[in-house]
Amino acid sequence: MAAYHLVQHHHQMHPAGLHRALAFNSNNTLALKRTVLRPAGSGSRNSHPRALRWQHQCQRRQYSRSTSFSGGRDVRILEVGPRDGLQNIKTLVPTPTKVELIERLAAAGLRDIEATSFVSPKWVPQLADGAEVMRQIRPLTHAQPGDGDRRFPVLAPNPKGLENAMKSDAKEVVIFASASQAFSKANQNCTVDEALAQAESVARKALPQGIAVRGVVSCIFADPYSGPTKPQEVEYVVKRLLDMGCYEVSLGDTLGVGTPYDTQLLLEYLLRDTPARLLAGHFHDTYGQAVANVARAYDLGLRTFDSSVAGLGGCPYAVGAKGNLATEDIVYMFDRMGVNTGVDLDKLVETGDWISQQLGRPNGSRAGSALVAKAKAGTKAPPTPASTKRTWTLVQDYGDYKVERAGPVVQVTLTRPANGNALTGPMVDGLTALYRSLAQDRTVFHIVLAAEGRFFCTGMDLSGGTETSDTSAADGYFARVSELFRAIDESPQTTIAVVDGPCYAGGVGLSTVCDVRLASSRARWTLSEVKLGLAPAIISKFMVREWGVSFAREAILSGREVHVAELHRLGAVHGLADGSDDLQRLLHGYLDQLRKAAPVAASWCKDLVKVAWALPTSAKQEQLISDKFADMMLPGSEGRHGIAQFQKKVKVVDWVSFWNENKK
Ligand SMILES: CC(C)(COP(=O)([O-])OP(=O)([O-])OC[C@H]1O[C@@H](n2cnc3c(N)ncnc32)[C@H](O)[C@@H]1OP(=O)([O-])[O-])[C@@H](O)C(=O)NCCC(=O)NCCSC(=O)C[C@@](C)(O)CC(=O)[O-]
Repeated sequence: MAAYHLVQHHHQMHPAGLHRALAFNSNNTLALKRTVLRPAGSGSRNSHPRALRWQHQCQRRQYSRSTSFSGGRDVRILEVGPRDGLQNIKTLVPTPTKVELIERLAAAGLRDIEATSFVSPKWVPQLADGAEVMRQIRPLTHAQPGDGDRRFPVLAPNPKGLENAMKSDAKEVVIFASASQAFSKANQNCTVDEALAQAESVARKALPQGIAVRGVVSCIFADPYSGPTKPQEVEYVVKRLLDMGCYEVSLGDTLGVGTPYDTQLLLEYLLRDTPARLLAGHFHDTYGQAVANVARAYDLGLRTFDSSVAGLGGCPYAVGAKGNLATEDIVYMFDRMGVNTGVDLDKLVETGDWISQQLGRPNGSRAGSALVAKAKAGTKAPPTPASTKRTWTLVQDYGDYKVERAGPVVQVTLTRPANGNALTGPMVDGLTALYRSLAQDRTVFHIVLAAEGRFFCTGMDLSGGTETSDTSAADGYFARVSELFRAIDESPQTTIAVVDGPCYAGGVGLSTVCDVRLASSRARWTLSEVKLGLAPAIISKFMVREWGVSFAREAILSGREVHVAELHRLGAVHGLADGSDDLQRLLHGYLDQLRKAAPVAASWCKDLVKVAWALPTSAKQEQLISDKFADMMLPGSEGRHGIAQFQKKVKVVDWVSFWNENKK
């Protein structure tokens, strides 16, 4: 919290904690006030050297909020496509295309996007419209609290550039210098020290205005004129940039010649004195080494990487250079590693495909091209076979959720997408009654829980008007929400959560209390309670049961976004689909599998697993085991029927008919 002021909006949250803070109000939503974090020191005008040093530290702490993952696994990606990528493209790209590119990247979840450059149009005619781009993306740069914390750094290599950047209300500027003398002379027409002096003059003016400064050092491995760069030369520039107040320095392999071995040697050298959280990796992909370099740098502690959507860019100094490392390639890698980048790969891939088409150039991302090809093949693929495709019949639409049925399967869908499918009081009560009544219905074997819209469920509805601090109301809330989770947990049917978007707090609980979770790559789980001063009290037992103690504890304490790949690896997500259509196919295939399962036997299995988890080696467990064993072969039981069918060589028992006949 060091560099933030906690700003409370509306009323103060009641200090009595969960019971009082969370209570249904008269609107039947959960009353809770919104809090936002605001960076401290922004807008300070103090330029005294000591104050400046303090500002540097402050800025580092401020920016380390999402960047320094010391000990953390998450990665921050700085998208450089709109600036570094486009500047190497000869044909002029229209301003609206640039603006749309930035908007699409932001919508894909990228929080740091290098928007443009304030350099002489003579140097880089492609980015001569920098001021206009900044004007048009203003709704993004002036996002409201709660929209998330986005940054749009711009290149401002000299005081004139800074002046123009400030006129465009830039909040962050990028300065740079080369580690190699020869490259500095060829590229900037000055020595390294002269380039650093220029950079420092920008930092000195920017920092007192509350403008963040990021440094980039180019040619970390080699330059095209004098060969390999010495680690000492890189370290010299890194330290100078940090000393002048850069909150981090990005290490640029301008030619894209470095291998993971070079990356390791350089980082081991730099990390002796410089913490990893102050460094970022900016690898070009000329020799196809960039992803491997990122992986090695990640293993050595770096958590910020620059990359460019669709691999936009190139390098005028490296003949045949493919350009920048493609953002899709590292997001794909980190997704598969279970490392959170905050980026929606599907949306990013769409953006990469779109901009490649706009520019009339091949998609420079390997992962992006593969996923686009796969998606195209997917649309041509035959539809799900008729035998497995269920037609849902609407049973009842309750407004905020609806109930449908297909044979022995009931599907409950949350239909409150405009509010993130947050659970109101009537929803809690209605769903509880629904699960309790379905528990009595022998003809329902499986219950699917799904959701419409962007989110699976954002937990209890927090949009209430007035806070209810009445203890009896709080107790009422506790009882009602607990009862919902109990009803789902005690459901004799096999319960399946189909998660096609982010879940928060109680929404995490809702997906976790189900027996089975099928999820798409859009699924995420955030136990946001701790960030609101709360605890996931009611849902904690399901989290721990399904995720395991250590994993659940860390996720609860950090309130971080848990990625679908992490839960899949843990075995807490049982089926993983690429997108929504794939997820539907997965669900129907899974329901086909469940058709073979006898429903009463399945409910006994659930009881046996539960007691094995909660009360292993207890007398209760022994009793349950012997009771179930005895019941299994009673006359008229599923067991008797199943074995008789086996003896008749029936391969798949028709349990729907069995129970329909048994009903009579
Ligand atoms: C989900 C993000 C990050 C999306 O953040 P975003 O992508 O910026 O979208 P947004 O914030 O604009 O959300 C879209 C709409 O959904 C609404 N919305 C969204 N969530 C809720 C909610 N819970 N209650 C009521 N409304 C909600 C939100 O207010 C907005 O409505 P609009 O402003 O357009 O009218 C953001 O909206 C957010 O942070 N929501 C709050 C999530 C949260 O922290 N929930 C905690 C609930 S407490 C709880 O569940 C307690 C429990 C049960 O776990 C305790 C226990 O176990 O004992």
